[in-house]
Amino acid sequence: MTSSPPSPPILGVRDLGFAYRRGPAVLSEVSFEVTAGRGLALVGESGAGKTTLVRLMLGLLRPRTGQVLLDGLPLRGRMRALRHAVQPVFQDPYSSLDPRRRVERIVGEPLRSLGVARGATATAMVEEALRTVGLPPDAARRYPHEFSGGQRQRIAIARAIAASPRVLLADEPVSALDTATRLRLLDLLADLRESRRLTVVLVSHDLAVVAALCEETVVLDRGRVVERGTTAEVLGSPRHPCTRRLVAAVPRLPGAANRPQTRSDL
Ligand SMILES: Nc1ncnc2c1ncn2[C@@H]1O[C@H](COP(=O)(O)OP(=O)(O)OP(=O)(O)O)[C@@H](O)[C@H]1O
Repeated sequence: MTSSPPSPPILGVRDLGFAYRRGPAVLSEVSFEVTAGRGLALVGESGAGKTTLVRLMLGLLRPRTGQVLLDGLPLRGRMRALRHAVQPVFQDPYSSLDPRRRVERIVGEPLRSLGVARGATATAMVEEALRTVGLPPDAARRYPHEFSGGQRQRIAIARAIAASPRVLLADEPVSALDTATRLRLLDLLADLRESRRLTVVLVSHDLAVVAALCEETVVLDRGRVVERGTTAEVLGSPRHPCTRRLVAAVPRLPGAANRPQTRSDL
């Protein structure tokens, strides 16, 4: 009997250290990798360094020490390869979309800037991306202000998937939305993971969201990795005090099960 080979790592960091100008260390000796097709969550209390880590992984900041790894190799000088492979989704669907541009232009931006497609091919790809996220084709001709917060986040996700990246790097992608919209968006992200075999790196303070989307979890505390493992292990039997605090902070309904385990618990 032959077993399939293990999936290779796509994106990661090795011994990463970072400080903002003249400031104290924000990240120290951070190492992890996410393998193809998996979901990895970065969790931690406010100020732990999660967003800074995302910005480093997108090449928007330069590490002080250590490296960002793409396909197991140092990122340096490979920004184009990174943009092909990794697309971001940010928290705020109001500020992350240019209000002066029509949706077709916003969603088509990665196609143009990466030289993936133009003209009629790009238009068809934009329509396909909009359909995939559940928006009608006529959304393409409209402007962001004509959409609700949830629909705007769908536009942001359409932009992120338009050029068929391998990784979605999502920083609190649903936390600005109300509960019902959040659930629908989570379903969409879970479907995309499956149908497009997308790898997801997710920052979220919401452990229910983490449990719904990610098999693996890395816990950051004051810029250091303090715990990592499968999400079931890390959230089910937290060992580090920081992880325990995060788990204890999950609001519980009277009589409800203790911890979020599946999407149906959300
Ligand atoms: N542009 C900046 N200049 C200086 N310091 C910054 C900057 N951005 C973040 N920091 C500091 O870096 C540390 C980590 O911030 P970061 O936003 O990465 O944390 P976080 O875990 O994402 O927090 P939150 O969950 O509240 O968004 C904090 O102490 C923060 O004050």
